[in-house]
Amino acid sequence: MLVDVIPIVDEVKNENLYKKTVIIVDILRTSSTIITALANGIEWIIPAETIGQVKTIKNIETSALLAGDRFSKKIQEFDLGNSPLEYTSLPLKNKKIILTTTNGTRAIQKAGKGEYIFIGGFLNGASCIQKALKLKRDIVILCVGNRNEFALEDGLAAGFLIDTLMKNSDQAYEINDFGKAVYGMYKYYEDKLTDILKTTETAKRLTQLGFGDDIHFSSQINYYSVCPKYDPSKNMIKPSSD
Ligand SMILES: O=C(O)[C@H](CS(=O)(=O)O)OP(=O)(O)O
Repeated sequence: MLVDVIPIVDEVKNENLYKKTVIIVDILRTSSTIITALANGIEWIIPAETIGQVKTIKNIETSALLAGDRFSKKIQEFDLGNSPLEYTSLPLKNKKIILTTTNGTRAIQKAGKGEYIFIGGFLNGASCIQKALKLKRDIVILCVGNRNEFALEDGLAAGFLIDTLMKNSDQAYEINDFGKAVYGMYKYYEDKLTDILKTTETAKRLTQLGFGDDIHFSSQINYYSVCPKYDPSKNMIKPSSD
């Protein structure tokens, strides 16, 4: 089993995804938000690249809530933003969401050529890797990054996922060079994860905007067991059942 970690979404090539299991990692904050929303009762999430696409989908899915951010700020006239903490305290059971974020939702749609596509992070690493290993396919861990730049928080989470895979795999595996690098980085910082995450470019920006609490929340290891799965044919994200 080959395990490839890709540094940023713009380096992903369709031919590298065919027949593979893809795990999309955008810790601050799209992955963390999607995991938390589904764990707290949201029925499904439709990702959209643009605000215009959100409004078009809303014309069809009239009961869905509009959610998302541009540069971390909630989009005006939307119901929800892109802070995972927003999804822990509202009556969301069986509600649906149309979501557009600055980086994460575009990455999800770009990963559409994968055979199986999961949304992973610190919050759900164990369940995500468990599902990926059961499929017995090559794995691509896609670090989304931030405005076309590598995001350290995504690399650390990719390293955490590799560590989890190493501890649970009964199959032989081969990690690519970048995967070995982020694994080593994770092992160095694993006991002081929130501290290092707070120093990242994304975290500094979020803190300045008043979203500092999202950083600690998103760094909680295996806080949820839900593993969101993206179905490109329906352009829909739901909890993985298999
Ligand atoms: O969730 C976020 O704050 C970021 C916005 S930015 O890229 O840091 O400006 O969006 P995401 O799509 O979750 O990376």
